[in-house]
Amino acid sequence: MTPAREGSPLMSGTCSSEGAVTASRLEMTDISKRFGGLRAVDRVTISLRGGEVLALCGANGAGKSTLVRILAGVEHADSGQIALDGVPVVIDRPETAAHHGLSFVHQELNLVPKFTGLQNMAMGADRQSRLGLVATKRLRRLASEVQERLGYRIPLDVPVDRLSVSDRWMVSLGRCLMRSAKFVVLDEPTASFTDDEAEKLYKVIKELTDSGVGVLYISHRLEEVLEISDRVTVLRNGSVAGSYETAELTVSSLTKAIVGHEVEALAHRRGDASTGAPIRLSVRDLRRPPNVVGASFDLRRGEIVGVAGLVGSGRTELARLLIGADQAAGGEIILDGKPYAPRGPHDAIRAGVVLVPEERRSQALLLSESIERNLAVASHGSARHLMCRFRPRRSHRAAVDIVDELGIKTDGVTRPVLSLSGGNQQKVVVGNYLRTRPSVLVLDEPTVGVDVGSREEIYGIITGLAGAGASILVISSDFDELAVCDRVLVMRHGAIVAEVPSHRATKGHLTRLCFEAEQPAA
Ligand SMILES: Nc1ncnc2c1ncn2[C@@H]1O[C@H](COP(=O)(O)OP(=O)(O)OP(=O)(O)O)[C@@H](O)[C@H]1O
Repeated sequence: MTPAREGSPLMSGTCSSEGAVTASRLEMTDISKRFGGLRAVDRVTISLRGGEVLALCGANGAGKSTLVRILAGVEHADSGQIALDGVPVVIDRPETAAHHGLSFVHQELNLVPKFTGLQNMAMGADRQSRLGLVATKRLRRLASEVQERLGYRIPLDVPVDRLSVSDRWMVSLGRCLMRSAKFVVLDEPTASFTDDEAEKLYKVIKELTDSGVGVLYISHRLEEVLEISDRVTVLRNGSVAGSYETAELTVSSLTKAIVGHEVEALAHRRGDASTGAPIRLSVRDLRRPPNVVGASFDLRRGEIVGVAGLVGSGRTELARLLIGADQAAGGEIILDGKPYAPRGPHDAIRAGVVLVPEERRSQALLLSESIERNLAVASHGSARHLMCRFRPRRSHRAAVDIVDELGIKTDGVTRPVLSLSGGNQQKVVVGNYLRTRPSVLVLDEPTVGVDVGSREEIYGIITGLAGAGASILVISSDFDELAVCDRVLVMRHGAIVAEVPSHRATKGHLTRLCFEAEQPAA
């Protein structure tokens, strides 16, 4: 760790002379919050000490983010108390939380898209630092200190709308470290991270706890919860279902605590389900340099094919070419024996090819519109959409069905999507596209932010669609979930470099192949 300079916020306030933040205690006692008739948080008590990681786990809609927003002063609790070192404090707005040394990286990063990394980070600095040119040098120096402390090179001079998901996340974390923090709250940081990026974050968390900072960590990735936390509190339906020392937990016992019952581990598909079935989609030497430089593969009827690759391998760009969101510079796609060159996503949907995009909040949700209306978006341009427009009752019933099927937690389909928890918003999008019954379905990171129980439901639906004849491409950074596939293509530097049958598609093997290709694609 680079020692912070005398007089910088990294050294000020709560820091001792060694640069360590003095240990402290945060308690939230008997916190409750209702939204209309919905009890989002119900008499929840948690405590966090300086220097430890407390993980907060629970199904989508369990109340985790609401609890965190109360701590951040973004929401106000109906009852309960927050105390620091045993002294009650009133946190009625974000500035008060910051004043008490509480820092947050929420699910919605709230960055200003056209501002650079540095400009966004400056918004976290002390008020006096935000002003004028004189402060700019100091801000840059502070930002460099934060970067060194994080051991992560944040692109300071690039507008954040041009950064990757993980870089944007690091800008947000950097922003919250621009002033000293006693407690840092991270709400699903690694949801869209690769293993490699997540490892970097774990090092940052270790650095924070070593310096005495207490970390409240929300995640649906149970293995990482077991790896990095000291204790775990599980919420279920707004209440505390249990608090545990991490050492006493396993993935299956934690899953059971979250869901309330046992969940079987995902079994690898036999891989021969669609052998001999006709080829539905044939992709030949598809190119759009520099991200896609030669992708060739076939997708059969009823087949589920995975795409594994590191960030920057061209996975998402390949998906965009398949639906015409970007135009290929070369190569060809044959769909059901005919050339297929969609001019855009609507063309693709009309041809029965659908992409569930990775960035669902920005690309696939109308946040202020109702759940019901959002559940008709994917079918834009299709006969079903027109039917829904003229038959609102039918569309209402379809929406209620999807909400039931995927266990989307809401008190009505006429509620705005914005009122749903992050994971339930994901389910709306995924469920919506799944229900369009496409002939080719491309899913980019289908279960990011989705809880362990609902994930199984989504896998079940994917498998069911394949059983009914759909051809499915699953792009995922979670290599364990590629067990749901018949075979897995490995993408590296814009090309498909290997193909692995289901029974060999283990996490270790795929990770090795992502770094170094072993066998050429068939
Ligand atoms: N502003 C709001 N208006 C109405 N309901 C809300 C609002 N914010 C949250 N809720 C509801 O409160 C419940 C808890 O939501 P919360 O976001 O805290 O869940 P979560 O545990 O963080 O879920 P996820 O893992 O999906 O992020 C959900 O049912 C959600 O729909």
